[in-house]
This record gives sequence, structure tokens and C-alpha cells, in this order.
Amino acid sequence: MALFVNHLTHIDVSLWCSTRGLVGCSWQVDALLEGELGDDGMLFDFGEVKPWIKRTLDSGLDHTLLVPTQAPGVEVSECDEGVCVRTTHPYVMEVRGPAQAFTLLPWESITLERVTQHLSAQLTEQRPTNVERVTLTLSDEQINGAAYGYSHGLKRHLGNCQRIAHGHRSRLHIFQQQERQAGLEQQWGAWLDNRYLLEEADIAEQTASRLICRYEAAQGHFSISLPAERCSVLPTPTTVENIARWLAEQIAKQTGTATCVHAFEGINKGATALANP
Ligand SMILES: Nc1nc2c(c(=O)[nH]1)N=C([C@H](O)[C@H](O)COP(=O)(O)OP(=O)(O)OP(=O)(O)O)CN2
Repeated sequence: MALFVNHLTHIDVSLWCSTRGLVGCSWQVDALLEGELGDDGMLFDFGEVKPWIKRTLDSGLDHTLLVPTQAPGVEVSECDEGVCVRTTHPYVMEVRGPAQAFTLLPWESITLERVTQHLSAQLTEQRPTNVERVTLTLSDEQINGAAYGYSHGLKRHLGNCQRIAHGHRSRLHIFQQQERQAGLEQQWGAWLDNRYLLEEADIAEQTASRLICRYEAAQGHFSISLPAERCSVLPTPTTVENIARWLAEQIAKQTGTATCVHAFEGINKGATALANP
């Protein structure tokens, strides 16, 4: 007997890729549970499936930086903050933070298939009575049009969004005179893709070529060092509300036209902002 729960939750992470660098991802999670029926005629109460799986994901890989420890140029060590990840390919990056902000995976690269198998095995190991196997399916949101992946951290967030390198893959909708602007969406989506967004106040050191962002949050001390060209600096915290407002202002200035931006934070949620030139 098998039980399925589609659209169970989402996972928002950043991952390190030896060709693309720091990549923000959002994955939809569907679950399949196989096993025997209990005396109550159920495999596992639907009311418990969702919280159990969500709890496991939220306290594990969700909102972490996924690090393929066998990838070329990746080095992981202990440091005062907890864990230090250094990379060389395709660019030099250093991230420091408490251990819970990282998921270290003994692979050469992070793929959706490997992450899916890893999480399915973890859940199967912790399975409740009657359940023999748990299989997750992770998928990218199908987006017809502009999309971008970004990474960031919100130091004031009391939950896991405070982690300095977690990310999202998001749609981007830009309206002028009530019409979607596909050209602008493609242009800005491509510009934003694989960027690190940070708040100006968190810049600890800056040169023409490198930027270091550092902050203290409830979970501990965090820092990230990246090539300046991979970063975009906002005057405010990088909440989706502020990202929407910042984009609307930039685009209104660029085009000389009143602009409304619908910025998404991962799948199915976001903020809208309107700006005049
Ligand atoms: N009003 C806002 N609230 C939150 C923002 C924001 O920008 N504006 N941002 C965050 C974090 O960046 C976080 O990454 C969002 O993660 P989310 O998926 O919403 O968090 P949860 O895991 O709690 O939600 P799910 O139910 O698992 O999708 C937080 N809040």
C-alpha cells in the first residue's frame, strides 16, 4: 500500500557548484510512503505525515548551504564560528558560521537526484510504525519566463533565515502601464541570477574586487567573502519586500517609467512594490 502527499512543503537552500558558484534554489517536495495498513485502516495519519516530514526537513537541510566536500577546490575546516568553507572554483569564496548553517555532503557535486535519495534514506531510517519506505520527489518550480536564484541572510530573523548563505529560486514579474514587460524581466532576471544580496550595514570590508559581509545573529557569528561582482548591495535588509522596492526603484530610474515589481521569495510567496522615476 502507498500513500502520497503532493506539495507537502518547500526547501530553500543555497548550494555550491564548481561551475556556477553560489546558487540559490527552491524545491517543491512531494512524498510517497509505502508500508502496511494498521488496525485503524491507515498507513500513517495524513495529519501526522506533513508535520513529521516538514519537521525533519526544517531541522536539517532546509535553509542551509549545501557543500559538496569532494568538489575541486572545496575545503572545509573548523573555526571559531563553527565551520569554515573555502572554495577556489569558479571563484574564491569563504563562508563561516555555526555548523547548523551548513549541510556537508561527501559528493563531487550537488544534484537534485542525490539530495532526493539522501533525504528519502534519512526519512526511511526514522520511519514510524507500519511505514517501510519513504520516497521524496524534489522538483524545481516550472517557470515560463524570467527566474533567478539568489542567496542572502537576514540577521534579524529569529528562525533559520538568519543563516548567511541560504537562497531561493524566484519568478520575477515587472509591470509598466499594467502590462508585463517580458524584455525587462529577462534582463533583470539574468542580472540577478546567482547573485548574493546583502545589506550595506553588514559590509565589514570592501575592495574593488572583494566584499566581506559579517554579522552576529541569534544562532551565532556569520561571515561571507565573495567577489564584489557577484554581490548586490541594498540599503536595507534583504527581505523580499525590500528587494521588490529596490528593484522597482532601479527599473523606474532606468526606464523613466512608473514600475511595479512582483518579487517572489522562492515558490508561491513574495511582495509587490511600485516606484516612480
Ligand atoms: N515578510 C517576510 N517574512 C520573511 C521573509 C521576508 O523576506 N519577508 N524572509 C524569510 C526568509 O528569508 C526565509 O528564507 C523564507 O523562508 P520560508 O520558506 O518562508 O520559511 P519557512 O521555512 O518558515 O516556510 P515554509 O513553510 O517551510 O515554506 C522569512 N520570513
